[in-house]
Amino acid sequence: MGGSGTLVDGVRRWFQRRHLITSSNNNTNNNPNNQDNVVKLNQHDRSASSLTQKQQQHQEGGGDLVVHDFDFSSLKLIKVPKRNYFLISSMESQKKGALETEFFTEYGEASRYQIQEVIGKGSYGVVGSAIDTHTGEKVAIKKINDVFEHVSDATRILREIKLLRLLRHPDIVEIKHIMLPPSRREFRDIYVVFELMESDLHQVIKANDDLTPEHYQFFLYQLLRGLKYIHTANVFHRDLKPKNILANADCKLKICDFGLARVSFNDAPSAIFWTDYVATRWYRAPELCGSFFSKYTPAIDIWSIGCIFAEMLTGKPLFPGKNVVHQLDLMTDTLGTPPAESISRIRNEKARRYLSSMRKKLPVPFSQKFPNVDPLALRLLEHLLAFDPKDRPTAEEALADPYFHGLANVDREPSTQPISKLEFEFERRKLTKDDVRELIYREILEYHPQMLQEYLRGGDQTSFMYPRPCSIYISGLESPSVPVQLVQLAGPGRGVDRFKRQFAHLEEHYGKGERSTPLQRQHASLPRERVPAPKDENVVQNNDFERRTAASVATSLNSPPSSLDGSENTNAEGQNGPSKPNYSTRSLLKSASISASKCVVVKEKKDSEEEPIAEVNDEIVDALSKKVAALNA
Ligand SMILES: Nc1ncnc2c1ncn2[C@@H]1O[C@H](COP(=O)(O)OP(=O)(O)OP(=O)(O)O)[C@@H](O)[C@H]1O
Repeated sequence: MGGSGTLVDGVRRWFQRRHLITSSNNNTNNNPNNQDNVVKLNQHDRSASSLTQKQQQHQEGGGDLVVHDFDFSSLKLIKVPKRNYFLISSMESQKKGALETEFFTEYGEASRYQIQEVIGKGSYGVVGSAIDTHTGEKVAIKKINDVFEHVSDATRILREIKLLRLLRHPDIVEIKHIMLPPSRREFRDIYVVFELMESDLHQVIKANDDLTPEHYQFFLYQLLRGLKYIHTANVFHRDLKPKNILANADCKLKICDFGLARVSFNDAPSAIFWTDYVATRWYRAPELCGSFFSKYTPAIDIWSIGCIFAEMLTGKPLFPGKNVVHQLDLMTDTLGTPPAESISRIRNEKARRYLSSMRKKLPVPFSQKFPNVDPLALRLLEHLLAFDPKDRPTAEEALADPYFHGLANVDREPSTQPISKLEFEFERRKLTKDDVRELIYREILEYHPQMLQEYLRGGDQTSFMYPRPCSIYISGLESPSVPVQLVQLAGPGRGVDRFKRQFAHLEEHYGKGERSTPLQRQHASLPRERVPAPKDENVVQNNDFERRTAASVATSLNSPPSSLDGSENTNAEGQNGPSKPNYSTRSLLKSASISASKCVVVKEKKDSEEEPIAEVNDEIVDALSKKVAALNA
């Protein structure tokens, strides 16, 4: 680990050598996140509380790994469009007057944050920006509503907060804090405080049509560096896509949304590991489009990175498939049909037959598909997008590619140790609501060291409150200031309600005049064999989804051979589809079913890429296959 001067200067020299400074006017970096490029990584003890302790130790001469991250201030700033949520301009807020409300609440720390505006909305709740009045830092607070409504959702949240505590790296979004809930046994909402990022890569790609080769390179570098760290922890992200990469104007990227991530333990049955896979289709590796293997490798994430990189280069998604069959068509249109040797390695017989029966297609030269792009970038892209997962490089290998010559430096590309099985022991058992609540509570205590000590000593902490009045500024509320005494006298319950109301208010006004669709969660449920779907869980929606899936498959199967999805007769490249789609399409769709028919719910549809996998249950496929047989008779 060299001194910061050496590395930073080295990078700066490298940037200068490559004539990276495109505009001196644009070099001012106002992003507070970029002020401290020193990243401390504690590779041994991942507890949030002890991380701080270790960092202090480091300052006192302790021996932690210190990574001097890039000074990328010389890279041209990118446009990060303001997200069109419920924005409160400072003028507006001045006009209305900020509302100061006293807090006496179990979410006592809420007083620490001045909420500013809604910056995002996911299936689990609203994300607001806020100022941490203790540090002056800007943060993002994600409010997750009704965490325990479905055990599967709660488990996803548990997984995400646990992984984000364990994976500490400059290219992975950081959880700074999780507010202590009012009651260990009864809490329903949680508030997770993240470092604030300005936008995401999806927005960045849409808003910037003047990205330079240096941007492409630096973006890909950060993604691979983050992925190297994730993979060495034995974690597969499984849902990498531009929307899950947060971005700042200064070109800093951070991987987020670990809700679908899994830790891979060698002894875990991979079938269970994959039963709930509902990741976004456009970035899904070919082997996941047809259940090619029974065991998958981190190469699935490498594929997604390849797709994201290609999207940066062209501004458009590379493989915007409408269903898994169309997805495979688009891949083979560009990459050519895989060689016999790769097909022969596929374990799933139906997938093998489908690919062998495909009309042979030649690969489109990348230099033609991506004109005017650095040939080294294209060479690496081709590797990332190798059809056969064994031909894709690991993240570490990709970082060593000549494309990153002069930029890559292993000292800045840390690995980590595999995550302990104990941390994810919960994945192996059937959890009740109370189990997950307790586990999430335990996880939250990682951010409350004193409470954690108490908890570990066995003290019964069923209910907490902060017996000190505290204040919070709420922009945009129209009611006059609430008298201080009133809230204090009203007691903790009222305080909680107040903080909830702030978010409710933001939610209510979110997207005024834009989107009024209510939130719908995308259930990434645990495998059915371990956690049965709750009796009443979204039965109607699931049935509806299955009906629609069946209808869409039926259309596909009844369509002329050139149309697999029933909506287009030609594919993206204007070529004809495979010549023998009927039995093989059915088989492939059947084999692509990853038995999530009970847990997949259609989410609010923004882009077609958001649709979950078109899982088809066996009865539907069998019924359809009879129909096809009758048609062909
Ligand atoms: N730390 C952050 N800084 C800035 N914006 C953020 C941050 N975290 C999340 N967001 C934004 O908030 C939105 C929702 O966040 P997120 O994807 O984490 O929610 P989710 O409920 O898990 O969503 P999904 O339904 O996609 O799984 C996203 O648009 C994201 O860009």
